[in-house]
Parts: sequence; C-alpha cells; structure tokens
Amino acid sequence: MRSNNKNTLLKVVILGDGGVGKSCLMNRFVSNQFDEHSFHTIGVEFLNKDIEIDGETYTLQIWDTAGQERFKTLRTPFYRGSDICMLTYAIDDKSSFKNIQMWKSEFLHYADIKENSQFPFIVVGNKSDVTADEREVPQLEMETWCNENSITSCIETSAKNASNVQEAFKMAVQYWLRLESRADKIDPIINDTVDLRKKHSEHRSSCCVSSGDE
Ligand SMILES: Nc1nc2c(ncn2[C@@H]2O[C@H](COP(=O)(O)OP(=O)(O)OP(=O)(O)O)[C@@H](O)[C@H]2O)c(=O)[nH]1
Repeated sequence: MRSNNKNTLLKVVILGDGGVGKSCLMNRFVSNQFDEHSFHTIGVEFLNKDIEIDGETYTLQIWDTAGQERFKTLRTPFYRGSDICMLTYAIDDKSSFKNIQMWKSEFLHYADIKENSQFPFIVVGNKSDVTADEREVPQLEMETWCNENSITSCIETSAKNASNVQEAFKMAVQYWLRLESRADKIDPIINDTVDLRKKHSEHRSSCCVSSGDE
C-alpha cells in the first residue's frame, strides 16, 4: 500500500466528450464553484485537492482534458502515470455516453495499460439536474455498460447543483484502494518500487495549455 499514514498523491484524469462538464466537475470539487459559461479546455490543465478517507489524506492531482477531437494530440501525452480515470458523459447527451467506450480505449492505449488488466475507471454521468424530458441516458443503461465492462464504480453527478461530486471522487479513490490492496497481496515488492507520497498544498498549477475561449 502507498498510504501508511502519509499523504498519497494520486493522478486522476477526467476524460469525455467536449461539453459534458469535465472542467465544471473539477472546479466544483476543488473550489466549490460552478461556471454557467465555462469555456472549452484547450489541451489540459490540472488542480490539486486533498481528500480524506478513513483518516488518511490523499492529494488528488486532477487533470482536466480537452474533449474536442482536434485537441487529441495535446491531451494524450498526459495519460501516462495516471492512477484513476474518470470516464464522463452528460445524461442529456446520448452520443457522449456512447463515446465512453472510445475514451476508455484511448486512455488504455496512451497510458500504455494492458486491455485486460484491472484499472480504476469510474463512470460519471454528469448533468443529473436536467429535467426528466431532457434525459437521454437512463441510469440503468450506465449500470449495464459498467457491468459489461467490469467497472464497479459509476455515479450520476451534477456539477451545477453539487450533487454527488465529492462522492464521485471519493468513490474513485476507494476503488483505487481496493485494487491497490489486492495488488499488494499479489506482488508487494513491485508495488513498493514507485513512491508517489508527496506533500502538496491545494493550489492551481499551471500547465502547458490553459482554458480559452473557442
Ligand atoms: N445543467 C448542467 N450544466 C452543466 C453541468 N456541468 C457543466 N455544465 C455546463 O456544460 C457546459 C460545458 O461545461 P464544461 O465543464 O466546460 O465541459 P467540458 O467537458 O470541460 O468541455 P471541454 O473543455 O470542451 O472538453 C457549460 O455551459 C457548463 O455550464 C451540470 O452538472 N449541469
């Protein structure tokens, strides 16, 4: 295990189609703010935020990526070294749900993770505040897809009204912990070779590319 009462740094990458609310989810989680007129992300940007689970502190380094296809070459180099991947869609946008399979494949390829290995993916259906008439993806459909893809963590969120946002990140870390403790039992030596324990303050970190107006 990487915890042992020390602050554990986890890299979380948020993927999904442009406009599903990735930046808003990150900003709601980190700053408890929501921007009704959020601009498209160009490339990637990240923020750090501490989260406490069972008395242990985890620093999440959250990477918000650009969902638009034209920014693919800017975002994919940042997938390597991720500990958790959030596959995000909007519940009022069926095509964004259909595309999470593509996002999963893109992540596995560029993060260089074997297709059949267990990785902590969490599926997030955002914009749960929309009306029943606007909903295009029933919750059951998400749960079925997750079952078929051996993903045990899925949740509907609203960055707008803050529903389940903290829970989504907490659930992701708990999933990571479950897989990590299983891996430690199988191969404790290999898992101790990479020490990601670092102390971080909560701050916005600049990266190669920032948000901008499209
Ligand atoms: N109703 C509703 N709208 C939301 C929610 N989250 C985000 N939005 C809106 O959806 C739009 C896109 O949000 P972003 O966070 O910029 O989407 P993104 O996925 O980061 O988009 P890209 O940067 O292009 O990949 C903005 O107008 C937001 O205000 C939500 O939970 N509910």
